[in-house]
Amino acid sequence: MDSTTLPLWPAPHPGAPVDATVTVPASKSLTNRYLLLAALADGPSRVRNALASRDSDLMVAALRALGAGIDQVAADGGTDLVVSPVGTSPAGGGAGTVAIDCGLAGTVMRFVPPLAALCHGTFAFDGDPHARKRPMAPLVDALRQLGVGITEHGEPGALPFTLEATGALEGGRVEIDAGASSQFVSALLLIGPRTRTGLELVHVGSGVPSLDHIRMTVEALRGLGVVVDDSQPNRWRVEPGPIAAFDKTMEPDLSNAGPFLAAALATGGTVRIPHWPAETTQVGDLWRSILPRMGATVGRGADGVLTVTGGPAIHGIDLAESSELAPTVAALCALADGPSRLSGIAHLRGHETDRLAALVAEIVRLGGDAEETPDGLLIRPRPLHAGVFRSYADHRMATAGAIIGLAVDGVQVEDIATTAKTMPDFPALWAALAATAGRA
Ligand SMILES: O=C(O)C1=C[C@@H](OP(=O)(O)O)[C@@H](O)[C@H](O)C1
Ligand SMILES: C=C(OP(=O)(O)O)C(=O)O
Repeated sequence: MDSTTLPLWPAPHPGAPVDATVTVPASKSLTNRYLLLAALADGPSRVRNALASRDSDLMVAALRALGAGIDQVAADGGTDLVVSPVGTSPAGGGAGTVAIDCGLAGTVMRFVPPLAALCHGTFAFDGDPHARKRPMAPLVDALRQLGVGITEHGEPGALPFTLEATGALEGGRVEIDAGASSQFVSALLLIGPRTRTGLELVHVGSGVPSLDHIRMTVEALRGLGVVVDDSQPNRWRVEPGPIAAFDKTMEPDLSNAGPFLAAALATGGTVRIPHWPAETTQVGDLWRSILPRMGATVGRGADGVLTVTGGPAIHGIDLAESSELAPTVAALCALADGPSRLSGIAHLRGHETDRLAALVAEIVRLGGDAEETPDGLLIRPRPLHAGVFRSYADHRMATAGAIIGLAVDGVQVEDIATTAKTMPDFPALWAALAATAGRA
């Protein structure tokens, strides 16, 4: 893509500490998991405070194409989605090939094909240009082990592909290498209970990344009455049985809270996020331990408000396995007064873009000092200057550029609209945050 044709967004540079309360929209990971589980449940379900974003819209469209009924219901402060499971709605499946657009959503391209395999019909999966570069081979391989017919139309083990579904899966033992994404494991566990004999999933290879996201999947299943044994590392057993219909409220997206919390550090101000859950399976709860290590004060009140106050400086950090939080952490590291090492994130090369290469390129473009390691990043202090921060169609690159722009005058973020993947209101929320500067 010719980056010069994409609009540039002048990142707000308030020049004073922010003092803001920001209500962030619902979690992408929770919304898309519960939508998929609702499509497989034993009756109609209600997903309250559902995220409305490109990734969740793509999930809704995919589930409708498979035959789920999904109605939007206006609710206090948001939208609820009422879902009737696949097989109970007259729409979906049917004659001919049904096209499923995955966009650039990992949760759609990984979670939906196993669900399609439980339906009847021919389903053609494709997505954005970069989606064809994201790892899919372990999922294609797993579905073939389960007896599903898949025809690839591009590179082997990548989108686009067509899947022939006969209406049921036997289940059994499946071996995959999930080193490139935890989503391969989550995808198979989510449909495990609806196979005839259940699923025994074994990871062969080195470590599985983003283990918090697998815990989120396991806890979501258990919460709906599914028996999951995860007592051994790298092995999961899901018993066959019903998935109980539910009525659940989605938590705010704690990963997407990250850039707003980072603004407290980048400006030496204060940011409050209401409705921070007391307990959660979201990896974003790690902000409570990461940000104090970088110089902030962090506290969650009895009212559920998380308050972060930045100190006089941002400190560098040595951080392992920050998963999808890494681009936000890296932006703070580029503003820090000491060196940082982010490790255990080699798989970020297969995210919305190669995030390790992209972060290095953009930090260096602004005069910073960053380099890739085999499994992460080294970022050293060096003054940054004005310039363009490219976003590579990656929402978290765009928000990383916005964070740096708070502290560095003259940063222009390319294609800020790409934040719509998980947070369509980002530019407005960010402008409102910046407008609070100096009011304290
Ligand atoms: O299951 C999920 O909802 C996710 C799992 C993680 O994927 P990877 O394991 O590929 O990092 C995470 O980075 C992604 O943003 C969301
Ligand atoms: C990696 C991410 O997304 P996806 O669900 O598309 O994998 C992310 O949101 O950081």
